[in-house]
Amino acid sequence: MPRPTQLPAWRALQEHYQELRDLHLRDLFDQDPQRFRRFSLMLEDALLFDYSKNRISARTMQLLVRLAEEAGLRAKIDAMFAGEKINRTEDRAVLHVALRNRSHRPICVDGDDVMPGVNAVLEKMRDFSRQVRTGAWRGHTGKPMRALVNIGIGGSDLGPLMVCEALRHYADPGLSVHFVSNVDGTHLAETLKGLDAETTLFIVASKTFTTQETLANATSARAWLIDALGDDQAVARHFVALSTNTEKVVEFGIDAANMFEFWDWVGGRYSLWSAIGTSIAVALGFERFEELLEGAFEVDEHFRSAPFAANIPVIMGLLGIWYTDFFAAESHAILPYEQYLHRFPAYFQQGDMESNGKRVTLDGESVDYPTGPIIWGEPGTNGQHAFYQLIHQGTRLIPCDFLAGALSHNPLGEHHPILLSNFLAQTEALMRGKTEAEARAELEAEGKSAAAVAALLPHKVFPGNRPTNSLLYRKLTPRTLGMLIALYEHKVFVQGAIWNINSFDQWGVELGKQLARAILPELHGEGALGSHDSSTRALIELCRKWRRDG
Ligand SMILES: O=P(O)(O)OC[C@H]1O[C@](O)(CO)[C@@H](O)[C@@H]1O
Repeated sequence: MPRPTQLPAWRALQEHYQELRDLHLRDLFDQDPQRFRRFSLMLEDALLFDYSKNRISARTMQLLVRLAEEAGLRAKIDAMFAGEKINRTEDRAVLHVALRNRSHRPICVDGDDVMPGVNAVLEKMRDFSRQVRTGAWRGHTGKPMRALVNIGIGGSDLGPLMVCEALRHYADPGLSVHFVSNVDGTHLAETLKGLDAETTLFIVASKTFTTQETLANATSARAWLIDALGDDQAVARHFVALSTNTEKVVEFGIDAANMFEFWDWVGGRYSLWSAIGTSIAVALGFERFEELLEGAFEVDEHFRSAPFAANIPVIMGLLGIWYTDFFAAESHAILPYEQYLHRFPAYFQQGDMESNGKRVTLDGESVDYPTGPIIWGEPGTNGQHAFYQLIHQGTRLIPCDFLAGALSHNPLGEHHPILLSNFLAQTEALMRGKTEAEARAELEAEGKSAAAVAALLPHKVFPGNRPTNSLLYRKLTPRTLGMLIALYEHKVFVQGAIWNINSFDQWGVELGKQLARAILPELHGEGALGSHDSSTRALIELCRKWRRDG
């Protein structure tokens, strides 16, 4: 596979960038009354993707699509959906799409159809979530469950947490839902305060069941339960596990019958559709979980069948490449104008940065082009009062995605129209900016002296030309959320495919884990330290001293 930078479309884009970089979006809109129609797509009458406020022309899109074709994107998409082992460094298929394959068409890995297994686990989740929600599932002392604590980290936490927050409107008020991820004991201790062991269910979510943070939290939670109920047999009715590793689950003391299985072809950050979604099914009801899967399935069908020029995740991915590799943008902001989506940016920090934070190609060669951007964001309008200043007038180009629902689950007074007007105003302001002439006219209308106008003018100009996508959906339902998540997942896939990197491994997280394992006994011990740099050594020594001092 040639490097993307060697592809003819890449070279053509470099030349095209020279022509396009000085054009202003304001002018592009003025010159083309059809610009919105040309650069927007509707998905199932549920979600509009408006990418017209990007620094693109029809030619840009032609070249970007050509880049996708030359990079073999079509074959790569087909390979993923066919269950080929595209995660080469781990020799695994990448089949989160099988988990939401509502058509149930066979998908094979090593010649075996995975769908019967997927559907069997879904049925088990349906049954379990119904039992917990109806009170048929009883705790050790015979009481129904009133609190659910999901213990996991990374993909075994962020996905279910983000979805439970996003769909909180649908949650059962009789069941409180908590997520513990951080190994900092504070997270568990504060969560358990006020919970009643007799009515608390722990869901231990870990693909590997070897993750240090999760096992530490699960072990302490088990001790808390046994201490409170005075019987270690209580674990059977208060702990379930979501994992690929039966042996470790059983070793921990959870009955295999209380384990919900998934498979090595489900990546951690793509796992909320699997048994890892059990907390979602319990919190919201299995029907909601199924609707989530259905929304994602609709996007999967769109992704694998729509031509690239009309394919939303393909266009999202290509636009990101346009800014990362040609405009040298370093980050990408996700800005939901929807309080329920407050963990969506954090979720895709893992989804995108763990996937595409890579510096070698699939063939192990160093890349000589930028890959995955820094993903960040906060809900609007909070972000407006925090970091938008830099987006509007700072020195960096930050492409942004704005997400908003036309309808709210909580239509209080004027709140939602105010929220929407801010979303619409921000994307317009970022696109148009404010020219020197406009700023001057405003200052003069305020009666400022000529000297004051001259002094203030540079501060009052907004360059504009700041690119945004708008994802406007009708209302945040489970189906819409499933669509949104799948769009971003496939966007990440598109970018990884074109950059020719492996979006599905995460070796970069290992070194820190290894070193932490070596340092742990040193923190406890009194003896000599192993070989460390002078900074690490001094920090360990100070920790030891202050911990001794108490
Ligand atoms: O589900 P597990 O195996 O506990 O892993 C948790 C997380 O740890 C990671 O491997 C990173 O350390 C993530 O990819 C994963 O989501």
